[in-house]
Amino acid sequence: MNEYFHYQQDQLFAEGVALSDIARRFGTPCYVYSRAALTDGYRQFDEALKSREHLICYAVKANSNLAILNLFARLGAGFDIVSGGELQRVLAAGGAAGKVVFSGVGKSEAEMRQALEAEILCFNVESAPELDRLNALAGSMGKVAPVSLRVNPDVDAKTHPYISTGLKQNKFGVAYTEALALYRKAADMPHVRVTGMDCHIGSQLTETSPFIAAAEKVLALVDKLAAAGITLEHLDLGGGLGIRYDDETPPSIAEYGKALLAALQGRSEKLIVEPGRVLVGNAGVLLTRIEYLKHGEEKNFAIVDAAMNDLMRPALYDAYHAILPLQKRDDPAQRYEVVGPICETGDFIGHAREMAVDKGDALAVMSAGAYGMSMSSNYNTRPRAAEVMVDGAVAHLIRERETVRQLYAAEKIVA
Ligand SMILES: Cc1ncc(COP(=O)(O)O)c(C=O)c1O
Ligand SMILES: N[C@@H](CCCC[NH3+])C(=O)O
Repeated sequence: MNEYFHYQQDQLFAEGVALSDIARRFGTPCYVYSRAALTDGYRQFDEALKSREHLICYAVKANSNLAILNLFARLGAGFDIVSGGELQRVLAAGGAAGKVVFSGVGKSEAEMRQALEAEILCFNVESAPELDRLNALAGSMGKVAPVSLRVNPDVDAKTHPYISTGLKQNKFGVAYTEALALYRKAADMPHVRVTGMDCHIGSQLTETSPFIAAAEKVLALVDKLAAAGITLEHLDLGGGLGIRYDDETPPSIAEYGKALLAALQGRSEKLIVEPGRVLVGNAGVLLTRIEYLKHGEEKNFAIVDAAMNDLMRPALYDAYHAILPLQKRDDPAQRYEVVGPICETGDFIGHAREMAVDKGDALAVMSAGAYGMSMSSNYNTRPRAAEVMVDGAVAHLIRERETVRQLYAAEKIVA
């Protein structure tokens, strides 16, 4: 819970709207976002970095809903994309191509072409063959591609191994020891222009020290480049700042910003950051309704209408999300496994939750704004949830619930 999602007389609200009204009006499962939370998060970031030239490139993968992208674009954000699809979303939402950085280890030729045509700000190149492909393609299009190399600093982000990206055993980035040579090569290529250096070491970091360790390694390399006559316009220090799901104590946006700025003191390059989760994670919840309460031999189950296809994080990372009733009851609490209808034992939303609930009650799965809807799927032919944005006392539908017909409309039966 936070100031945007709070109880008022035993009813859970998003800003000025009772979530039970949203659940009734738009059905469940349904993602609900607070526009004030999104706006405030972005502004805090901007404020934290204001003493130097900077660009906040929101990591679209965290939540790519057009209304959210549009809100950030209007606040001045740039965007960190990892696919041609994300670029298309950014442009459809009114984002500026000139503020887009393109990360990812597997950029296809078609995606590169799309980004070159759109004239994005920078390609964060992750390997030597990618650099070759980009140079050749840009040449064939009569363009010059602006590039950073994404450097892998071999720093332990101390996060879940699936979302740690800055260790040398990870697939991401150019090896630290090879970066200088590749920069020299890039500087000599006719169809790329070296503009920056990039680094992103992982997600859901709850300490500042790995960010600083990575920044220091990046800066040491920047100095070596300068000695070799290669100067940079920007430094992109990636995203990764964690949020509180349970009892984590990540640095605040202000503390994080202060630490980054201190590490960059005396440097003139523009700072780019790529936050995702911290801007949207605690700005969203997933509403779900209890279909059945089932009392098993060993455990009680609250079987809800949201599942791992709607929110994959518990199944994938054993991630914790708080689960709160939309309307509190006075009855004694019981312990439940909160599970979805999908045919997998891994389909759970939460283990061993103490709740006073009854069949038909609606629940909010908290901290679901990041990597919730954007990682959802249609597994078990489940249409994707609706999405709603609350703005003060008004709830806007920002994505309609999918229909089953939409799911198979492109398929053909062949005799
Ligand atoms: C290259 C890159 N930039 C930014 C992000 C955003 O990370 P987060 O949502 O943890 O801020 C990610 C995801 O980890 C990423 O892979
Ligand atoms: N999907 C992950 C984060 C991955 C970050 C992408 N590089 C999560 O839900 O925590």
